[in-house]
Amino acid sequence: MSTTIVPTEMTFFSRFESDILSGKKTITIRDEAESYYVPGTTVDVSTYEEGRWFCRLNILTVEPIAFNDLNDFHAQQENMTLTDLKAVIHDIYPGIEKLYVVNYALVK
Ligand SMILES: CC(=O)Nc1ccn([C@H]2C[C@H](O)[C@@H](CO)O2)c(=O)n1
Repeated sequence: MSTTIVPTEMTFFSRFESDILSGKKTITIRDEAESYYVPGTTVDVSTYEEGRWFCRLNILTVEPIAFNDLNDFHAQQENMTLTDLKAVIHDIYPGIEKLYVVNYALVK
């Protein structure tokens, strides 16, 4: 018998908090270690730096994406330019090609 662990928490760098709360940022791109969010579930969201809770998100979809396939639509959903998005991801996940787009909706 296998047990499936459903993640119930997610962290974001605090600089993204206002974009998430205003609905300007509707996806996050994570590596394999954070690819196990389950569509239809809800996660509590806190800042990575302080661990301060700031919202709940409903996970809509989790889809694999290669770094080289990131496009302007992903950037638009992150509320940044594609150049900035690639730089951010390269900083957080240096050298990682296999990534996951987590699409979410703010729980009101
Ligand atoms: C803080 C932490 O544990 N991990 C991350 C990873 C990514 N993000 C943000 C940065 C970009 O907006 C997207 C794409 O990775 O998600 C983040 O805030 N925290």
